[in-house]
Amino acid sequence: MAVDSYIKHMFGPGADNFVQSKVLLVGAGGIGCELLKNLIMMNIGEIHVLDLDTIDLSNLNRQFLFRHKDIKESKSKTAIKAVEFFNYTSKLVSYHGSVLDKTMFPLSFFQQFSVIYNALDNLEARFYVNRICLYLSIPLYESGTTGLKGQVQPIYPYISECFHCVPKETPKTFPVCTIRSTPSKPVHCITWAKDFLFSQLFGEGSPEDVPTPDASEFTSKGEAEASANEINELSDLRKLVDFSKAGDHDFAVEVFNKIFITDIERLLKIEDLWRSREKPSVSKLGDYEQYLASSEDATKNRIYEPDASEQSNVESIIKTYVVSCLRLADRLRSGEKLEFDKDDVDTLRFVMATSNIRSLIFHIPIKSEFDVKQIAGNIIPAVATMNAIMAGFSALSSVNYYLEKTNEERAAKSKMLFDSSATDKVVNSSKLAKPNPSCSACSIVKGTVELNLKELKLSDLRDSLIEKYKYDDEVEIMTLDARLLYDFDLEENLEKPLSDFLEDGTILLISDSDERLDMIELYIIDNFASSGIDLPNLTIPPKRVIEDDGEEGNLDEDELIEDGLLVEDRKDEKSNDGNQNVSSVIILEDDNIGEEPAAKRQKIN
Ligand SMILES: Nc1ncnc2c1ncn2[C@@H]1O[C@H](COP(=O)(O)OP(=O)(O)OP(=O)(O)O)[C@@H](O)[C@H]1O
Ligand SMILES: [Zn+2]
Repeated sequence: MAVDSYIKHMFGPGADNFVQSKVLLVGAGGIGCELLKNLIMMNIGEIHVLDLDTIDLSNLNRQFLFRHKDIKESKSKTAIKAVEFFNYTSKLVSYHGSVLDKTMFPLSFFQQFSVIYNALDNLEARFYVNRICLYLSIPLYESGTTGLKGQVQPIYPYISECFHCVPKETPKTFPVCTIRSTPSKPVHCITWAKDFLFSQLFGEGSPEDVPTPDASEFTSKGEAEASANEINELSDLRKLVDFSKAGDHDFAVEVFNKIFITDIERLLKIEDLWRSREKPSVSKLGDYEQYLASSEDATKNRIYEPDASEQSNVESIIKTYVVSCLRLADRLRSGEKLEFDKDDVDTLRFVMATSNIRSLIFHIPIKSEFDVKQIAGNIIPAVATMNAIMAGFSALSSVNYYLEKTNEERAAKSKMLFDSSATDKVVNSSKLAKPNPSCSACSIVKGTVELNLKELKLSDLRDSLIEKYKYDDEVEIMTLDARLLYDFDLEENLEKPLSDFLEDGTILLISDSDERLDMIELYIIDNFASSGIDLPNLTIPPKRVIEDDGEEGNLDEDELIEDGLLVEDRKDEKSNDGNQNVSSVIILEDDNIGEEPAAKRQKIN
């Protein structure tokens, strides 16, 4: 049976809503490939697929639309080609680019979609799409897996929790002193090699920009001083990289001597550090000077491929270090911008070799290239079945979108789905929670405004804001990333054109210096054809006082009711502006998925 007849058979007249919808799928990786197949089987009218990446060998085990011949091809384009033989009627469109790219995907691009499905692997892009969906009141179906954990969250903007409502766990961090002076585990050395050494020697930006850790982050004054010296000297080495010549093998030797000999000797002098710890020692590096010298030949053509049995051998580790160091210096000199990428063999091997040399010095077990890749890339192996299950739930939970009429009804029928840790239960579900009233994404009144940024001055915008929103006296204008453009103390920008500070897609936070009205958020659309300033109709609520009630976890029944009232209030306040009203949203959990959503709630008086 063709897909369309099958859907008609299952849903009767409701099937028309599937075929009349135009949806966006962000991410064509593990979950995205599965979800594309599901959406096609649901006979969705138009499916647009967006992904920034190309296919990698390591994707093939689970991203079932891709084959070996597709390596290096665009994921979104290949995914669409791969489903050509399905018996479907959906119109498919692909985009190769980052969803964060405002030139390629301005706000107006997202407006054409009735639903957005996220199948992403990082928080930045997830938060971004969540905010776009809030601006446009588009339901969002968020999905994510981490190993054997997974979650699907339908987000109906302003009706249910948004992706930002619940604080997300951030990756585990280690104390600076452990990383810089007293590592005791392989992960400490790998973090040092990746986040400190690699980024200072080869990373973007001037070495002087690298912040020096605060002295309070170290256990002794001597340690803080040693660390500051290390950083200054590394800056000098970075300059050497920039000015080194292609045949310059000495550079790698110089870096080695500084980081593994001089810096360690400096640490050894801080006796306090070694009272209860084994002192670092270069004795396990054997005849390292000889190894460095003999690596010169291998480095001429910049190729060294140790086989697996050699990987733990010190001579091989040092050769790997030298070759990767020189290859990275070559790339930097040719103008390439370098950042650590687990799939970039030069950056991976540099981190593997330097972390292992450091491990040998600190009496820590060394790790294979495979292990370093997992640890440095923060990889939790993806499980194909889990991706398939969550993609299935994402598609299934969105069926409510197509069958119900309003977002309120959709939200009431939708559930959040997540894996269960109970042995007798594989999947758990919970009703969608109300938005967190102190969420900095969905609790702030939002609007969009088209401005001719070249023509208008900051003073024009300030005056219009005061007039339109009836601020008593002054306003404060800040960008979402906390750049202050104007307040009563900062007048120097007033006569400058807006294009000096803003671009298409900049989000401004406007607050009231008198603290009478609450903050608002304005999305700037640069339009050279627009004249004047036509600010959106927004009703700004009185300034809120936020009190932390110190409670963790979901709201109890009473709080939900209280929240419900607050949400209703907010809805009314927003109702002046046509597209600022409540819409439906789907919330996804991200890489760090917990058993249940655990928001830290704050009450608003
Ligand atoms: N800003 C973005 N814009 C568009 N697509 C993105 C963006 N960020 C991530 N993605 C895509 O989201 C997808 C997530 O899929 P998945 O979690 O399977 O990751 P992967 O990169 O394919 O696999 P792995 O990380 O395990 O190597 C990837 O295809 C990735 O390219
Ligand atoms: Zn929110």
